[in-house]
Amino acid sequence: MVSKLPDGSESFAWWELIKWIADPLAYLEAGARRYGEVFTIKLRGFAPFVIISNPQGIQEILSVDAKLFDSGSANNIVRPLVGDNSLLLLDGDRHKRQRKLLMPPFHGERLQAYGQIICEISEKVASQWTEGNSFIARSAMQDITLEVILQAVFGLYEGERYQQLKPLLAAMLDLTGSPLRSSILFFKFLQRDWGAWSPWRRMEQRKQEIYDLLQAEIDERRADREIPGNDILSLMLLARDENGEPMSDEELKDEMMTLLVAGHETTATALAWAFYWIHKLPEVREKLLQELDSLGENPDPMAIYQLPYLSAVCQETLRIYPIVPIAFFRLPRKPVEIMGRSFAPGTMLASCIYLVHHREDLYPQSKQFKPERFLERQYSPYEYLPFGGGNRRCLGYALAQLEMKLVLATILSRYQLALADNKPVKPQRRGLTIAPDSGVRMVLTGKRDRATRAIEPKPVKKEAVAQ
Ligand code: HEM
Repeated sequence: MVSKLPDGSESFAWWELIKWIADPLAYLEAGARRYGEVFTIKLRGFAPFVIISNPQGIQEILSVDAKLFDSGSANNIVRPLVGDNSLLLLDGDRHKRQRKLLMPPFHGERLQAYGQIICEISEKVASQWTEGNSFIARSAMQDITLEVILQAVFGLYEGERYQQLKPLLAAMLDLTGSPLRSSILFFKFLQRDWGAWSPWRRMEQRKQEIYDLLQAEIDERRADREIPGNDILSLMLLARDENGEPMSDEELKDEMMTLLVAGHETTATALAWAFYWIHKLPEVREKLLQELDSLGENPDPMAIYQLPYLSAVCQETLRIYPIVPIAFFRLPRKPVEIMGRSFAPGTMLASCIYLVHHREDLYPQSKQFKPERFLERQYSPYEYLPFGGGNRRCLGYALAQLEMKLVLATILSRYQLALADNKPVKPQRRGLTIAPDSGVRMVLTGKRDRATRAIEPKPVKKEAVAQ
């Protein structure tokens, strides 16, 4: 027999939705305190969903046959940003096919080729900072990660079209840049054109402008019969379905938009958090610099990638405030049993990344930033899951980790930075992600050169835990 939904919020009150929009992490923590590791959230205008923060339960959801669960159908909230044909909204065979097409450029040798480019872009952006002047780390990181994803998707990051795309994408995403502005994704009545200044009109306009630029790029590529490049757009243009049909322009644009949106904001936010923790905690910075200096001048990007302490700092950054606090909903197609409890088909099951990452049995003193925990212990993919898991695991997880490590290494080895003030930085909703509220204001205090680097680096414990 299918049991009723687990305990949790009692009504679909507006108030619950407002609390969820305003402070999702506090909302999740309050639910876990009151109801434990499985509870239901009911929000006005949305189907109820079940939050699960038990690793065994999460394993039962994420490791089963993909055919038993849907997910894309529950991602409607991102439809206005990425369009109907986005990978995020697909299910079943169509999702599987599209994922298979998009996966290779983000992994293996193809990924390694991005290493040098990431270092060069980081250096280019950092070289524009002037000593004594402050800058917002999140925006600077967004400059870097946007260039990287444009390179991956189009194989270009310079030129007029790129110069136009960059501010448009940033401006569109800024329309959900705070809890208040994120409301546009949650309230249907805001998703209407209420006039020239309404957020919806502006979102639609920006999106149209971006789509026009993407269409221009597609037209140019179709007209140009030269050998296609290694970038994702070239691959998508060549792809054929089982009937030999190519992807339509609408499909191409939605998929490009998906990668541009999902593929740069998240990583930029993760980097902003990393800069925050590294400069808030001098002992972390010290240890990291020692490790980076041990590689000598101009190290190979793959040697940087394998550094154990740098890896642990990145892992801890994504643990303490996971950028995406809950994985995509999984909806069983048939009744399923999770942790001995039956759930009806269509129940929205949410693996809660944030709550698992703060389980005291796994992460003692979980509110403290301690990279060492990842050197001392190996976590299972259901205990540590900043990129989700199973058949919808983040497509860009390898690229994101490579970027985080190379950007940090390039900038920290060459520049001395400090937090611009002592104001506490708090996690805040930014669309569907969690970002530092201030964006992390930093200041360039000087440059590092050979002489300022440690001569005899102390060894760091070696058992790296690569996620
Ligand atoms: C630190 C950076 C990032 C974080 C924390 C992150 C996190 C996530 C999470 C939690 C999911 C949902 C997985 C699930 O429900 O199991 C996801 C999905 C996805 N991510 Fe990322 N992501 C990051 C960077 C990227 C990058 C660089 C790309 C660029 C390719 C990307 C593209 C995607 C796509 C396309 C999906 C949907 C996959 C599908 O539906 O099959 N992400 N990401």
